[in-house]
Amino acid sequence: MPTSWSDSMEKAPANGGIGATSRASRSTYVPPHLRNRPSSAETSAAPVPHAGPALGNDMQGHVGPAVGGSHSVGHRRDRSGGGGGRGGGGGWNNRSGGWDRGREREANPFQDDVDTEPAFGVQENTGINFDAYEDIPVETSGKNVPPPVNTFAEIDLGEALNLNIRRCKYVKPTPVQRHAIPISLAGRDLMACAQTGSGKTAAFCFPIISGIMTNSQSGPRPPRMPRMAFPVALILSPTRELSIQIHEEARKFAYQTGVRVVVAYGGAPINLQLRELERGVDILVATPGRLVDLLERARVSLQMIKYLALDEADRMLDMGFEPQIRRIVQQMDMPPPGVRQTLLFSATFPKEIQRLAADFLSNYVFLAVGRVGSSTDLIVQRVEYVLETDKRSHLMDLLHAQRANGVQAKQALTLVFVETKKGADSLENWLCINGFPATSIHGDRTQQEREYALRSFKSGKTPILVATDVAARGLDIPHVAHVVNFDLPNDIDDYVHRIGRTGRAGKSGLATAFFNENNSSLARPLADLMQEANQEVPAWLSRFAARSSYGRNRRGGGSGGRFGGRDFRRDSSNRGGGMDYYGSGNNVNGGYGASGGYGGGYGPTVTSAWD
Ligand SMILES: Nc1ncnc2c1ncn2[C@@H]1O[C@H](COP(=O)(O)OP(=O)(O)OP(=O)(O)O)[C@@H](O)[C@H]1O
Repeated sequence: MPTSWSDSMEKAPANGGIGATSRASRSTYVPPHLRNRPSSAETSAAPVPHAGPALGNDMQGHVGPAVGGSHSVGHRRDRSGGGGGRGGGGGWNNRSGGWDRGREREANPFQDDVDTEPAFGVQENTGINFDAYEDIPVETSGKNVPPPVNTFAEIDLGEALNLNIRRCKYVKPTPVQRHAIPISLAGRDLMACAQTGSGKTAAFCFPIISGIMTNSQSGPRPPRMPRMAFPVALILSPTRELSIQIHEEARKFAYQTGVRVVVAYGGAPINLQLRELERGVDILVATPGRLVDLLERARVSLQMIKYLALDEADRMLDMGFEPQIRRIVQQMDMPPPGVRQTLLFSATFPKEIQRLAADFLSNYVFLAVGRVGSSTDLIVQRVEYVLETDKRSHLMDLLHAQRANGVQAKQALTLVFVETKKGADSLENWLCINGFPATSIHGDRTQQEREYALRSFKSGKTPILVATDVAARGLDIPHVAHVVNFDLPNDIDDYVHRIGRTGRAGKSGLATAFFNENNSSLARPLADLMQEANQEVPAWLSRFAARSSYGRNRRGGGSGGRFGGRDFRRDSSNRGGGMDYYGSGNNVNGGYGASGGYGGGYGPTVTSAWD
């Protein structure tokens, strides 16, 4: 089954079959803002009944830029209480000509899971121990914060979306979803921090999809520009693989809702992406570089954007990406804060980045689930003192022990982080030579190679993946049981994201770090983080921590107190100067230590591996 753009390229007939498909349905795509213009022939059309996930579909298994994906018409009616569609009047019916035809070809994204991961079968979201997340502190601040919900049933997301939530086997919302979804549905801007693997993707996708469904019949129409795409929602993420993943998730959530999701990222042929865009787009998931390219070619306009989501928002606003993000958000045609709704999500949110982010937000709610930048208690963290020269043999010992313990490869993937691309290649090679099937992912590999490596790892074919930081954020790979920091990062937040590739969605995981003198600057924040997560801190690490300077990393501060999930608007320094940053705070579930916040500056970032 094809699972990527490269596969879809292979599958596409040389005579431009994909283009032919897209041309066939391009003319029939009706953007959300035209959907309230019933034509005489269409106003009486009945809603199309739900055809279930087994719709006739010749594209199953395709998870790259969706070709032939389109959507049903009838489900939005459920939200109108029996009337003629959300917003009334049978607006959706105007799509029946094109979308009905297209609907039959809508790839079934749920089927993909089974096809692409035969080794594991259906993704197991049932039986997840979300109780593990129940006790963590939640803090919200801002004016008039909408209250959280306890169940999906309490939120009016619409029947089509609810059906997809059930298909995903999500039984109840995770804590970040319980808080973030009502806040977003109320139209509020949001800066949300929640631990890795705690369901942030759905937390921003659900309200966006629901909002597009609800509001598709109101608002201005986009100008008539045939080759220009006018998405209403933009989701930006820092890496190609993460954008692909968000697109796959969003397609599941949007299945048969009528909301069309398209992805655009670097390293893949732009022509395919252009064709997808021409067929119409409601939600555009993109990496910044490729989006800038599309904007410069005048193939995408942001003037209809109602929803802007930045995943890994702190990464998107750090020095590597900030200029591009400012360009996209502030210097093109995107509506300003207050007109659009902006949602920022990450597991880490340094104060200086919060401050920058405030430029993109209007009257926003700050939400912290668990301490900002904390790791989850589900991950057992170990730190071992290993000299540079001993690292390979030490890794080998770990892998042999893993084998000896009878941990089967397919149930226990191991992700090994290294500092450099060369280092990744060379370690991959060495592991293979020594009988451990491994692959690697980093910025010097072609996009095809990157996607192939990820697939091979996910399927258990090569149960060891050697990676640079390109794989540190966001990737949700089931069965990653062990993350090894062969080379520790310089920044503690990078460590948090890396180890967060295991211990996801209520499951447990193991993270082992190789530490030596080269990592001295990380000793203190690492020891603090481990203590915070109730992990055993080795005495030697505490000694390193006591010795090390505190300047280079962001954790802590003069007080040496617990770093906390704090809205930077709460800092006294931000309250003066007539700036009414700070709204009424609500501690929903206990508060945070009073001191803390991040210390030193935001260090230089490596951009080469990122998009
Ligand atoms: N309500 C839910 N019930 C069950 N599983 C869920 C629920 N919400 C999300 N999940 C699953 O939890 C996993 C982690 O979700 P997601 O990738 O959105 O985490 P995240 O918070 O964005 O992590 P990261 O910080 O690493 O980006 C996914 O496999 C997702 O399908």
